[in-house]
Amino acid sequence: MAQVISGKEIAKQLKSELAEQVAVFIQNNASVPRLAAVLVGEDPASDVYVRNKRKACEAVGMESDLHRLPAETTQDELLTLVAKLNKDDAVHGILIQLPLPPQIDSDRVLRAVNPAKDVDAFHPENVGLLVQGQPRFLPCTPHGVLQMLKRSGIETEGQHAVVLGRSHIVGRPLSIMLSQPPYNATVTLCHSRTKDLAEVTKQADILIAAIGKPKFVTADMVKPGAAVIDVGTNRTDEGLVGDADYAAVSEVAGAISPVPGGVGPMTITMLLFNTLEAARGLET
Ligand SMILES: NC(=O)C1=CN([C@@H]2O[C@H](COP(=O)(O)OP(=O)(O)OC[C@H]3O[C@@H](n4cnc5c(N)ncnc54)[C@H](OP(=O)(O)O)[C@@H]3O)[C@@H](O)[C@H]2O)C=CC1
Ligand SMILES: Nc1nc(=O)c2c([nH]1)NC[C@@H]1CN(c3ccc(C(=O)N[C@@H](CCC(=O)O)C(=O)O)cc3)C=[N+]21
Ligand SMILES: [Mg+2]
Repeated sequence: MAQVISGKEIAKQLKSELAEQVAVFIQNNASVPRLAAVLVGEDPASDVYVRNKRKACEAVGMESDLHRLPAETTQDELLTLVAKLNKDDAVHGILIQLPLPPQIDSDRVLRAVNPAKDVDAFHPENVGLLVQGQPRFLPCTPHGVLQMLKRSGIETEGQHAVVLGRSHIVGRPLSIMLSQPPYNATVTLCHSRTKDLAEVTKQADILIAAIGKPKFVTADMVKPGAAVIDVGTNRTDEGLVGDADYAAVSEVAGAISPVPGGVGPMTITMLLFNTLEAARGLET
């Protein structure tokens, strides 16, 4: 049976390290790191994420505000709020929960966030810095995945990492980071147009699933002994399910992360790290 990579446990360790760093920051700066999250419209999945973020902020000694706007919010109204948060010296990190409703141009809004407060690392300036190997903030979900590999003793250097999904939130930045030092993996990025997908995934020493299709990765797609990290969080009749068929894949894989209790808690922890980083950059 596969080693279980518990994001929840790793996140717990990281949060206790973070709490110490937050306490030191507060001592030295007489200011508490503060995250402002913006949620437009109703979405049960986002509610869970936002609730978990608030709890995690409290647990490490940081402040958080939730700005909840109605689904019919206009682009101008949202841009006005972003401008206000950009100017507010008490706010160190800004997170615009995605997806945004269709009347809003997401790219336009993400470009409006002060890059120094862009704790998701979605602003083009921060994406550019990451691609050039000089990141200001590491994107939360990819950073969480890489920490899970590192803290589970899974070697990435020279290994073949196959990433399923090319979204700007997960797959694309993760594929870039895996290819760079210190990770130094050989990376293949797959998406909906990839031919003979199972033939590609079977070559993976490290397989990352981030497509949003419940139980899509089956045992026959996995090389025996491979490490499988499941980013998917799909709400189904059976509850929250990953992109991998956990029961079957764990019979083949050498290591696998569960859902829930895998990447999700790591994403939130990395967001808190970025908020502390942002506060350090803005307060000194
Ligand atoms: N745990 C966490 O912290 C997080 C979890 N998630 C979860 O991860 C999953 C992915 O999210 P996100 O990256 O935003 O997804 P998107 O929907 O933005 O992108 C999905 C990607 O998967 C590809 N894809 C879809 N179907 C297939 C297929 N049959 N074969 C190969 N590739 C396919 C798409 O290809 P194409 O580009 O060609 O359309 C696309 O690149 C979701 O379940 C989401 O809830 C997301 C963020 C954080
Ligand atoms: N600007 C922005 N940044 C994001 O990082 C972002 C976003 N928008 N939009 C939505 C996705 C999704 N996402 C998750 C984070 C944590 C869990 C999480 O904590 N999951 C728990 C439990 C979830 C549950 O019980 O439902 C777990 O997997 O164990 C899930 C999903 C971040 N995202
Ligand atoms: Mg994130």
